[in-house]
Amino acid sequence: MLRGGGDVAMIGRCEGAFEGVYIQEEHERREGVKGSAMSLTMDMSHEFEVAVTAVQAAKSVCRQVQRDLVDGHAMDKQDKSPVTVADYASQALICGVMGESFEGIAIVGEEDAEDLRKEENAGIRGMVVEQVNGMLEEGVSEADVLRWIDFGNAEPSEHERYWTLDPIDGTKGFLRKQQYAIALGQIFKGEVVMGILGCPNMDILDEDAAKPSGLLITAIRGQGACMVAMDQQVGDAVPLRVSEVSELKDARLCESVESGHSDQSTSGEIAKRLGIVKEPYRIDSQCKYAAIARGDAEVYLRLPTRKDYEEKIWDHAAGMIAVEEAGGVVTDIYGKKLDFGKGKTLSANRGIVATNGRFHNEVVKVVGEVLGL
Ligand SMILES: Nc1ncnc2c1ncn2[C@@H]1O[C@H](COP(=O)(O)OS(=O)(=O)O)[C@@H](OP(=O)(O)O)[C@H]1O
Ligand SMILES: [Mg+2]
Ligand SMILES: [Mg+2]
Ligand SMILES: [Mg+2]
Repeated sequence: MLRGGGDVAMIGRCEGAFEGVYIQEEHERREGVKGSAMSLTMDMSHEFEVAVTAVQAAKSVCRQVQRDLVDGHAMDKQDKSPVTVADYASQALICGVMGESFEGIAIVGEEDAEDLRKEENAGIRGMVVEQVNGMLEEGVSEADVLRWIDFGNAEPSEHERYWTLDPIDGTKGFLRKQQYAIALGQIFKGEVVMGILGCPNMDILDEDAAKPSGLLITAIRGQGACMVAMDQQVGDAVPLRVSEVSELKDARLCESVESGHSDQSTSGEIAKRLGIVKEPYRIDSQCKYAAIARGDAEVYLRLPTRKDYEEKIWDHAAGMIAVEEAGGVVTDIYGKKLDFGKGKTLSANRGIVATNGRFHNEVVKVVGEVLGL
């Protein structure tokens, strides 16, 4: 259904990186379920491949919208956070491709089409429909596009297995023409089992290239993570590993660009106590997880700025599994594992601490001391 049959995509795999049977075997082992492992294996591999293709298609739309960005491309949601033509088009494409390809699939996405249906948003709505159609072999109607966006509004409690989607993570970074991510993670019985993280403005091979190659990370629980340049073809993916820095004096701290999303003055205090001397690496979105997973930084802190804020599952699923499968550790500020079994938010957790795994407990301890936990 995608223009060019979806061959804009490569499949982000490295040697032995994906044997779909794993997830089924785990399921059978834990549950004692007898089923057709073979047919499920085929299904999961295919779903994973289609998901990668869908993320690649979304990336093309996001790049185009970001390049030609003007004021009329963005609006504020009811919670006052921004959303753009590209957030909606990305969710429509990924949900449309996945939903039309697999019966019974469920997606829990960030966006919904309620605001977009309003008369005053006819301009943005028209642009979303145009962007989506630009990626498809056969044209679809406005009603189809709105239905696809809302297909991403599944309720986690109603599904044992579902995908969670952030069609653009770091919308504020996207609007600044900086970093953002397209994040798709699969949750099975409350555990993140697969992740696809597209970072269209990160570089992988040639740092001096005029245009960033984009970075595509894929991770499968128990089978590692790998990365490839988003514009590259199949077969060039390489395994992803966290950095081997083992002393905090050599470590680099990674955090949000937006001070409203993570307390930067407290993280400065924590870094000082930990003996981290390098300047913090401030980068938008789940690109922070990508930075830890590929060894650009060793510590990612997301420190609550509000008492009542609950982190959203789509802001962390794909990034977390990328870091874990690359050899790192991800917890909340108490050192507790992230609990993806609580619905749309990580209500059992607060904040995030991700590291390359060499000094995680020490970091959590100092975070606790400074925050008075
Ligand atoms: N108060 C507060 N605390 C923590 N997180 C918040 C908060 N408010 C918003 N958000 C979420 O932050 C997501 C953007 O991620 P980052 O903060 O890492 O990126 S950025 O530096 O702001 O660009 C952003 O995701 P997107 O909406 O997809 O951009 C929000 O879900
Ligand atoms: Mg987000
Ligand atoms: Mg988003
Ligand atoms: Mg948002």
